[in-house]
Amino acid sequence: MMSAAIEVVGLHVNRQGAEVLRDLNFQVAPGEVFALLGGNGAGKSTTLLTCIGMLKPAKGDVMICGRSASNEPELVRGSLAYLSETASLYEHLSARENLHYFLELAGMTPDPQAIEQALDTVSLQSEARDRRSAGFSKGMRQKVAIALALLRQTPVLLLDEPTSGLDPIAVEEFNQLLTTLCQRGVAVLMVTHDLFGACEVSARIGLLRNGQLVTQFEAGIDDKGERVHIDVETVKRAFAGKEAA
Ligand SMILES: Nc1ncnc2c1ncn2[C@@H]1O[C@H](COP(=O)(O)OP(=O)(O)OP(=O)(O)O)[C@@H](O)[C@H]1O
Repeated sequence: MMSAAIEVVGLHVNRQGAEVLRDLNFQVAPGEVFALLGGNGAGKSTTLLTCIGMLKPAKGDVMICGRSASNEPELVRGSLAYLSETASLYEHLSARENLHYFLELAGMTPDPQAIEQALDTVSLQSEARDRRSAGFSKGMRQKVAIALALLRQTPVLLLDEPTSGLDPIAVEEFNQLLTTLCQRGVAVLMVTHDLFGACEVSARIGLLRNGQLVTQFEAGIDDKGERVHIDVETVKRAFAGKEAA
């Protein structure tokens, strides 16, 4: 693997006195989608919150582009984009204005042409670009948030349940967008309950159970160099704890 953009190393995290993550280890390379699957309470969101420096490890660390999330959270946040389940936008601002504003907040000079290009890449419909974002659907909010990540050129993208509540067309568009991001070398760590979607888009899938990574799956490459998706049934069996069946 190329040198990792995200490295989770011997990570232990406690929440309210309970050990939630135990000795978690995995890496995500530039241009790769790594999906973290697991049941409710397995520790998926805790992993993401630790990656952005919101939770401090009891032991171990997360390195983002070589920097420690626990010791240098501000610097780390500068090199990643984090999309929580619902991307928050300033409701009274339009899509264009939100991008303009967030880029200024990030210390960048907004370039209107680059903003249009990013909105084209994420396929946000033209009529929505100047409309207040208050009425935006989840899919539209996500598009704006991903356009911002494109404009900030962050090497790492963290996604919490990105496809929950999206209609099938929006899911398809989102998956396409992930492919575009990967082609640009972005490392994507995605937490999801969507086992089928994860198999379709991920280079690797990690299965989390009680805060431990119990198994990993890797997409193959066929003799034409095309990706062979991770097998849904295999992941489903492992998810259900029937690996040996
Ligand atoms: N704010 C919190 N304070 C204390 N403990 C928490 C908090 N949020 C989650 N936990 C605990 O941490 C553990 C892992 O929760 P986490 O939200 O990371 O799981 P998850 O895999 O994302 O679950 P889900 O699929 O339900 O979103 C659970 O035992 C949960 O009770």
